[in-house]
Amino acid sequence: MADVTTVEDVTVIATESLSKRYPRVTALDRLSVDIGPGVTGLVGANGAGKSTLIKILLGLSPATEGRAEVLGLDVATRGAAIREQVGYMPEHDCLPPDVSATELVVHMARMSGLPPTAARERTADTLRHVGLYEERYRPIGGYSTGMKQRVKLAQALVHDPKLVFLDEPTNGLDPVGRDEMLGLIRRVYTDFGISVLVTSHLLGELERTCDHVVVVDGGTLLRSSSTTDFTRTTTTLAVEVTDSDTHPDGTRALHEALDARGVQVHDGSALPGAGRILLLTAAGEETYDLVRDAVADLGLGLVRMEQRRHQIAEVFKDEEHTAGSAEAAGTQGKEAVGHGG
Ligand SMILES: Nc1ncnc2c1ncn2[C@@H]1O[C@H](COP(=O)(O)OP(=O)(O)OP(=O)(O)O)[C@@H](O)[C@H]1O
Repeated sequence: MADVTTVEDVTVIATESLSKRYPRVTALDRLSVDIGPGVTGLVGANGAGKSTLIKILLGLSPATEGRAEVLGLDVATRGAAIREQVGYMPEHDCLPPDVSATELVVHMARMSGLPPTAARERTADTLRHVGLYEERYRPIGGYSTGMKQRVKLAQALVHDPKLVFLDEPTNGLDPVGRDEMLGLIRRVYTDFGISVLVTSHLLGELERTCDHVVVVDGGTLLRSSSTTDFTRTTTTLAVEVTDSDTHPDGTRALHEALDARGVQVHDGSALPGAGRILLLTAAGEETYDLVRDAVADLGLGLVRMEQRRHQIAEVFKDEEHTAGSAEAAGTQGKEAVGHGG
């Protein structure tokens, strides 16, 4: 088809001043973002507008204002063509309990237009890829949450899309299940070249999986950058030192020494061990060296220096939308995000 764009050299998703207003809520507010090929994380607290964006991008829900393109196709007019080339894994449990994974995924493949034999072959391949091969003939009702998430992933991939939207695929999984799912998601791109837009309310888990991260809050774009840039600019270090005879309050002495060396020190008072932990923005390897040197110069002992797992709240400390409260460091959710209105 002449008008189908390939994903290699184009923007895969583009939105321009995209808004979605419900009677009582503005779910998306003039969101403009460009997303290229690869694995992209869409991060935001519950209610940030992630699912709304996905539904608009699939051409299933009209935007109130603005425009969006997926694979070069306008969502307002080319919804069906978009859905032919895009897979979708919905957030909520939506699987029929009394059919097997094979039956369901073959059915979805047929719905996507694959002929019967191809549908069966693709189903077997896809279920094997998601690690469900042995159990594929058992009814889904008896599956664990992790297995159900894999079925949802398989049905999104079976028609060999160019792009998949995965809405909270790690929801309800334990840490091992989450890691396995994140590994599978990464391989969707590396093994098959299928670009991925994956949502989560946990920035930390997407950092490891994604090439690019887009952060939304209250329907607005807070940040869109490559994961490397993200990690480089927002890594937070937690540092704890001992006291000494010369410096009876070692933490304070280090704080002053780091201030003098231009290292940004945050208030860590809401954390366990309050008062003894300094939180720093690490600009790169040199921050580690600066801390080590400062501790040595002061003659203090370094108890720990560790990278803290990000939470969405921390992103905002470096943004104009400052959370304004150290409490935010220990919590997740919309309150912690504290967008300016
Ligand atoms: N059909 C609807 N009618 C009215 N309000 C809606 C509708 N769908 C979503 N909303 C509201 O729009 C806002 C964004 O919801 P959305 O589901 O897109 O967020 P989300 O980031 O996907 O969060 P979650 O992970 O909890 O689904 C929320 O305040 C939600 O209550």
